[in-house]
Amino acid sequence: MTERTGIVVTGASGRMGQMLMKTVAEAPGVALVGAVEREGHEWVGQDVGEAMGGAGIGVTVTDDPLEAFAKAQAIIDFTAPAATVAFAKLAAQARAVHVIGTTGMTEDDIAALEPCARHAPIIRAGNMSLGVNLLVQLTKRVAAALDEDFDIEVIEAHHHHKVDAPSGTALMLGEAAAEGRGVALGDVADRGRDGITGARKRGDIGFSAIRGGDIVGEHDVLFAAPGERIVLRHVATDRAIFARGAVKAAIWGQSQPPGQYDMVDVLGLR
Ligand SMILES: NC(=O)C1=CN([C@@H]2O[C@H](COP(=O)(O)OP(=O)(O)OC[C@H]3O[C@@H](n4cnc5c(N)ncnc54)[C@H](O)[C@@H]3O)[C@@H](O)[C@H]2O)C=CC1
Ligand SMILES: O=C(O)C1=N[C@H](C(=O)O)C[C@H](O)C1
Repeated sequence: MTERTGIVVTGASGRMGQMLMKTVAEAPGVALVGAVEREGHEWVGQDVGEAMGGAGIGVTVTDDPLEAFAKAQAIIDFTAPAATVAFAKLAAQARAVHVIGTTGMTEDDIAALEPCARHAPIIRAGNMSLGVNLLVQLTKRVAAALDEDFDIEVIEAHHHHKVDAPSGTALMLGEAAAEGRGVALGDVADRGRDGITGARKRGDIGFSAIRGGDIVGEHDVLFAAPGERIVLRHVATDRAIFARGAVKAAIWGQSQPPGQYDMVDVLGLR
């Protein structure tokens, strides 16, 4: 019998934490071996199956990540930037694959992952779905084929609980468009227009964010020129697409040497 990949889910009570644990329970080749929540959270000390309103599954929610990580081959982490940076150090110590879905990380947060990735694989993506990672590749190709007569705008929509903007996915799409054009996103990104902004600058890549209701995640990349427009669109209707991608990444990461990877690597789309 082949060993199953032991997985710890951090942020267990969150929207993605709960979806990840359901996905792990249903997926072949993996087993949930730990569930982590922040100190003081009401779930800590409870069986995670019962905390989710079902039967006990023999996994107690803990606020001690290192103790949990020591039992795991992979950590799946959709939490918050500061937590993710702390978890990266502990996952490296435990030599466990760290799958990071957390968005809103600063450049300093991302730089802090580098020393950790020398000890174990880190797979990080602002969106773990197959569809978005394919859209990233398409965006790069379309941007490379068109000149600056086509204004590029990335438009995203999410539920009203989301705390970061632009979304991680929007930034991935913006990076892909910039790469296709052969420019650095930092030099051309136009985020958060308000007031007398002046006319749009040729070559800029614009970002707009909508927040409302229970929208799971919608992303458009608009290429607008005089007389015509192209729109590349992804609509997520179920968080399971992100969780399935993350579980795939956890399994894939186990056979990789230490280093930093993304979902394009996992899905072989490069
Ligand atoms: N990459 C992807 O495919 C996707 C990424 N996300 C990202 O995942 C993150 C989480 O999203 P949601 O689940 O909607 O948020 P949420 O707010 O429902 O869940 C976050 C959870 O993390 C927990 N947490 C925060 N700090 C912690 C700590 N120090 N230790 C342990 N647990 C801690 C919170 O208590 C909460 O339960 C966001 O950054 C979001 O943008 C969401 C969906 C898909
Ligand atoms: O917070 C979310 O919900 C989502 N976050 C990710 C992002 O920032 O792009 C992925 C997905 O769109 C859902």
